[in-house]
Amino acid sequence: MFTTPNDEAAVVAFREVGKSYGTEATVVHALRDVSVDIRRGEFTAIMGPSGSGKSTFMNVAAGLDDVTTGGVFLAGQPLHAMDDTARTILRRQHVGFVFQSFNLVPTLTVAENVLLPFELAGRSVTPQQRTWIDHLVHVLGLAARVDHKPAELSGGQQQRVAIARALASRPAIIFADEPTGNLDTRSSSEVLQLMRSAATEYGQTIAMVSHDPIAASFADRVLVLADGRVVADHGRMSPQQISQLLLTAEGVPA
Ligand SMILES: Nc1ncnc2c1ncn2[C@@H]1O[C@H](COP(=O)(O)OP(=O)(O)OP(=O)(O)O)[C@@H](O)[C@H]1O
Repeated sequence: MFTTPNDEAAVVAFREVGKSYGTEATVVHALRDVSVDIRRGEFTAIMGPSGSGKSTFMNVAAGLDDVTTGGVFLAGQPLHAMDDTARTILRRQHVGFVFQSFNLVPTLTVAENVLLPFELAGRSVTPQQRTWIDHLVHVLGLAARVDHKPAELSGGQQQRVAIARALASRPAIIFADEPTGNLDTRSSSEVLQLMRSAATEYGQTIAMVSHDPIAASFADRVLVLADGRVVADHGRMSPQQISQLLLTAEGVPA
């Protein structure tokens, strides 16, 4: 139905995607005719007013939710043509997540949390991966905390553990959902700088949903959704420019 996109260039490709909820009488069109690529190696911010479709976009891109119409490719694979099990396997292979609420397992140590994706995928850690993880733990300032439980860490430290966990398996893409939503200004800035460096230094593809123009100013690209459509697509911008862009998007009629 859709030509398979070049997955070297596009980690995620949306092709004429529609996503609706509810029945005919109560239908909500959360995404409407969205065709966009999340490009490899870029840090993309996904913005837009409340209810504009950002979470739906992320859930569909990560294969957590199915499309109603159109096609979504993740790492060149057609998510729209797969069942739940196949999508889960693909997600475990290619996707990392960072959430506002950190989503660490409270009973596990920092080290165990970072290794959790390998456990879940039933993969053992190779010596090269072990070196990479040790490097990440060091760079993220967590070396002295590896045996601690999440509750013993600050919010900023917990989010750094979540970033280490997301980066550990070098996924094709990391989805970050309001990753700084629960952090103070200083910790936010550290976390955003880490994500920025992951894209620049390791070529890590990142898609971040955020309301915050300062957070989005760390991204290479700013996509704005309004009423389920992509209404703006820009390169790197200042927080002021992003605020202005969002004011314009707020004005798009539903
Ligand atoms: N499971 C669902 N059932 C019914 N409607 C839904 C469901 N999930 C989302 N919606 C609707 O789809 C639209 C888009 O929702 P979505 O959560 O993607 O927006 P958002 O931009 O992430 O919003 P916010 O910034 O408030 O989190 C909204 O109108 C929402 O009410």
